[in-house]
Amino acid sequence: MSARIAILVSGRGSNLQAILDAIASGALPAQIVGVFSDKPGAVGLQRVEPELRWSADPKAFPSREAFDAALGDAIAERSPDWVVCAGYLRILGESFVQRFRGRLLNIHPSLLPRHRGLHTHARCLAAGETEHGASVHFVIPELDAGTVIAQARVPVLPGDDADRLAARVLEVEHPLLVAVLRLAVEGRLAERGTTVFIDGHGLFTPLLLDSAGALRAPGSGSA
Ligand SMILES: Nc1nc2c(c(=O)[nH]1)N[C@@H](CN(C=O)c1ccc(C(=O)N[C@@H](CCC(=O)O)C(=O)O)cc1)CN2
Ligand SMILES: NCC(=O)N[C@@H]1O[C@H](COP(=O)([O-])[O-])[C@@H](O)[C@H]1O
Repeated sequence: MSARIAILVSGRGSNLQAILDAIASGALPAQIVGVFSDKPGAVGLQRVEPELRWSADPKAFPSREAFDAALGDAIAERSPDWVVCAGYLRILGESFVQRFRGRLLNIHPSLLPRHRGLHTHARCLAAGETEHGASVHFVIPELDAGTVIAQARVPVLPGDDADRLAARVLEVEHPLLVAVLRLAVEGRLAERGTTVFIDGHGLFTPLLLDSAGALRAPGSGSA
């Protein structure tokens, strides 16, 4: 029985497409059980069949908590093994996070803990940094503060603007997210408290994506 993954998107869904492509190629033994969005017009929703789409406008709800509860109910109905924020641009409330804690992941376009929040590429450039990248982490109520599982690094190049840097980061986001999800669906990834475990061993430094798309513990062999 392949692992069941629910995906949250707010926009174009290029990370979702990378997951769909990995599933189609056999590289990721999983199935997408639903794509959920806070934007009914999100292009990402169009990447799956209508029966797998769920969306609602948060403005139609009396509170953030009410929206999160409806979103959480819709996700829970699909009995996912993993819930992945892939370009999802809303802060999830504590009740939602606790409901899916330990199987709720996010891909973030920075080398956390640098640049939590939004507009990470512009902030990286403004800070004069020479390196940027992406992180996949477990989601906790505090924004982008969950334990980081893996990262992918890219250089900041002369003449970069935010769009050019974002495109370079996005190129590594896709294999990074797929590689982490492969660990997840193979039952090798877990979070207990604030510690990440790979194959039962505590992970105290994020894994790094290498040029071949493999995850390696810094300074050692592949994960
Ligand atoms: N409780 C958590 N919720 C979410 C997390 C998290 O780590 N903890 N990760 C995010 C994804 N994310 C960055 O990776 C992120 C999403 C949204 C925002 C944000 O400021 N959103 C604003 C609205 C912004 C807008 O609509 O343009 C908001 O929700 O008020 C920052 C970072 C997923 N959720
Ligand atoms: N804070 C969350 C965030 O900024 N997520 C970012 O949204 C972009 C679009 O993703 P997509 O092409 O998969 O929709 C991606 O770069 C993703 O890291």
